[in-house]
Amino acid sequence: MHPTQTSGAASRAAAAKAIMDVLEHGRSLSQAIPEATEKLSGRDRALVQSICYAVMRQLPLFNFVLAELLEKPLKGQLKILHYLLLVGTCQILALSTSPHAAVAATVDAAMLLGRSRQKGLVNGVLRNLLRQQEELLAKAAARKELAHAHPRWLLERIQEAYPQQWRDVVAANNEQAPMWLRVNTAKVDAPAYLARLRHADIAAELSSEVPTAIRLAQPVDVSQLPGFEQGQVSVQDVAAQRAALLLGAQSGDRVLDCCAAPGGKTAHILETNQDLGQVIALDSDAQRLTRVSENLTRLQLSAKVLCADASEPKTWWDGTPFQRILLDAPCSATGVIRRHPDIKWLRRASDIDTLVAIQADILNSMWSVLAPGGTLLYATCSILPEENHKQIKSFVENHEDAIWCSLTEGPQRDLQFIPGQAGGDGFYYAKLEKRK
Ligand SMILES: C[S@@+](CC[C@H](N)C(=O)[O-])C[C@H]1O[C@@H](n2cnc3c(N)ncnc32)[C@H](O)[C@@H]1O
Repeated sequence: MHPTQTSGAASRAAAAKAIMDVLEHGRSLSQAIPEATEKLSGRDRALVQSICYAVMRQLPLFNFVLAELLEKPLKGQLKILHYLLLVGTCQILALSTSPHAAVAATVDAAMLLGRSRQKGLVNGVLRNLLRQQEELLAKAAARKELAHAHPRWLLERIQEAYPQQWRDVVAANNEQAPMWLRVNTAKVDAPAYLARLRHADIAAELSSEVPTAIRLAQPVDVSQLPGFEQGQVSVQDVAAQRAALLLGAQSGDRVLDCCAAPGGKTAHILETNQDLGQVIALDSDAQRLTRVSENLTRLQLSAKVLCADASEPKTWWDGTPFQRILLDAPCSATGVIRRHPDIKWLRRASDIDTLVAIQADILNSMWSVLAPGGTLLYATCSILPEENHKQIKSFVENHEDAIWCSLTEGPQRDLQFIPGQAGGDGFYYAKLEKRK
């Protein structure tokens, strides 16, 4: 095999393995891709990434096409070939890979996956796809559920929650999210940083709603961002950048970010006010917490980083109440599907009730460590009312000392953003104050 062909084949084989890892073993793409691409170059890794994400975005369509082309499903030892054919199909239908390269590299990948004897099968299926592409796509177009590309349970929940907007939500979920930056306004203001980006030939624009946010026209590697290593800027979606602003921590406040990892919002809280009292970044996941420390170091910020279970304050709380608490709760992440399309296939309908119970548990515990007169900001990157509005409504109904503060000018007190709104992720915010 020619060397470039070998690297092309290796990236297709790695993509097939990563996709299988997600769909068979329930692992996320962000876990599966680094493992599958360990031995690949940066360029090949980027190719694997784009193939895997595109497969997750349009999985039902690609599965439909393959079912039409295969005489019988590939099972058992041959299952990996199904994932490899998804890789080939995705390159032909969704990516701008040349048909010749897509077929040749995918066929060679079969050999790398120990399936040399099925090279003919892979070649035949992909060549038939090239020949019958228009016909197959026309057949698929008649089946609306393929275009939605969501599991039925999730589609139904989105339709129920957003009877007017569900099409927009689904369409936004199937798009690629833009890259947003958060300017560290303790070091540089956003218009000045925008000028630096333009000087570096990076096209970008300021958010019209969030003063720290800049949207890039195209994603770039962070190493290309001026001042990144010096902590002038971080990567963070615009909707997530509202958290620190809505929390509104004041000088001297003792602040707890109780689900902090990887630390984007802790860092933003520290950037907005350099005069806070103690700031604690707590998370139950020790591995994710290392990212908090790394981020704070790069940004030259400091907080007490604590590995503990937020729902068990007796194991870590020193008894001094907090004036501000950010609870960025573990959730279904249904607001960030455009960034993590594997979520659609990893989540189960039954996960939602479990998450709602976990959120309620943490919320109750956080209330017990909040100072009278203090503020708790509840946030999720979910778009499901059970985790958001209904969760807070039930909490307020059961806590007489909770005041549900308004974050809007309208009748609704909480903020629910849908994916794509103002260019941001789907996000939820509710602000609660504890009566004195
Ligand atoms: C949505 S993420 C937080 C993202 C983070 N706030 C940021 O902006 O970078 C939710 C976090 O909650 C943590 N978590 C889940 N259950 C927890 C618990 N019982 N106590 C503390 N942290 C928990 C998870 O490990 C995860 O890091």
